Amino acid sequence: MNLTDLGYTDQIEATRKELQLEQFGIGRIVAEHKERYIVRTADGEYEAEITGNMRFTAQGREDFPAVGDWVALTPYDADFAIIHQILPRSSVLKRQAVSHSGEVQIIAANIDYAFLVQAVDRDFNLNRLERYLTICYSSNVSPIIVLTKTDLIDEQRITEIQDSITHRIKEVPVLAISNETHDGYEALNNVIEKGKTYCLLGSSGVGKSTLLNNLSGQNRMKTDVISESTHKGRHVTSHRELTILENGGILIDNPGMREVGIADTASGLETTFDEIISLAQQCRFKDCTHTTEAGCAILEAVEKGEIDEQAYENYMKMEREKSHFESTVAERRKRDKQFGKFLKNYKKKDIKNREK
Ligand SMILES: Nc1nc2c(ncn2[C@@H]2O[C@H](COP(=O)(O)OP(=O)(O)OP(=O)(O)O)[C@@H](O)[C@H]2O)c(=O)[nH]1
Ligand SMILES: [Zn+2]
Repeated sequence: MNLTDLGYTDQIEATRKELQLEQFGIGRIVAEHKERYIVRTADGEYEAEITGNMRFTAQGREDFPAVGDWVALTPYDADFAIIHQILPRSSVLKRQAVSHSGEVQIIAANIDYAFLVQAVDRDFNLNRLERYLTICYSSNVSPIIVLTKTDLIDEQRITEIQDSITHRIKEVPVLAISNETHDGYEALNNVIEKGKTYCLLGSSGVGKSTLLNNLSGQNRMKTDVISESTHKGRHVTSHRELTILENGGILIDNPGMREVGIADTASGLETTFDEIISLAQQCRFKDCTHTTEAGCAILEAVEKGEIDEQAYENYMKMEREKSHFESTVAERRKRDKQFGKFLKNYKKKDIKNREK
């Protein structure tokens, strides 16, 4: 295994030199679990932890390594290393949904392409596809649309679906495959470039795992063996979230990927959301909360049965979560700022006291 196989490029090497990190080893994070990491390097895998200094100066989740990150490290013994620094990321995939603390969660870093996977039989939905596209563009990841389960519908229907996509979404490659018959795999394999990093985004059951298994062949089994290394009794996750595919592409797949597009709800809900959002413009008051106001177009539509009550509830829930998320982030920033000031003053005082 060399670093190029893991996706290392001249550009990353240049950055490493620029940051004067040459005295350290270099590796890529292939698994993460509660601030324990598995890092793959040219000499093999290490369990790793970050330095105390890194933890102390971290301002948020973004300052901790994520799967896909390149890190500067020092081997400590045969299977344990200390991570000193994260190299600048070319892309960051974040969780869109809200965590308890309102903190942003990083799912993976340095992804070049995302396969947006939808099954042609029941899952296909243009609105959802657009939502994933938005996520890609805001994360600096290039999208590739992959339609699966083409064996379940006829040729003509496949063409119709492809046309409906290209009509609305321009300049994004669209591939159609079957994981059963392997139809379309040749085109897919041609799209995947050696040394580039990919991820799979899509609803549950569309065939992501099957696709990953088919593409990884023997490699997945090799890299997925249970870790023997339990340095000083530590136990780290054994499941590698970064797989090198048979054709040289690199694929990141982890549980967080499943939450990227906000939990998928009953089919057709997104379309209903579109309706609700456009109705909101007809509410009498501009700042209508759509809860009790007279002249609320949404409430009226629910009353008349034009909009499903469940869809309305879901919409309101999502809006609440969104505003809660925004306010907690704002509060957190304020808190951090205050704490920063406090620390600064504290240090000043401390120095003064010592000078006395
Ligand atoms: N007919 C057909 N079935 C498929 C195809 N791809 C996957 N399946 C089946 O669909 C089911 C779900 O496939 P998975 O690969 O587990 O789907 P997934 O996207 O990984 O689902 P999650 O793990 O829930 O995210 C399985 O029973 C597969 O055998 C396909 O191209 N054609
Ligand atoms: Zn309203």
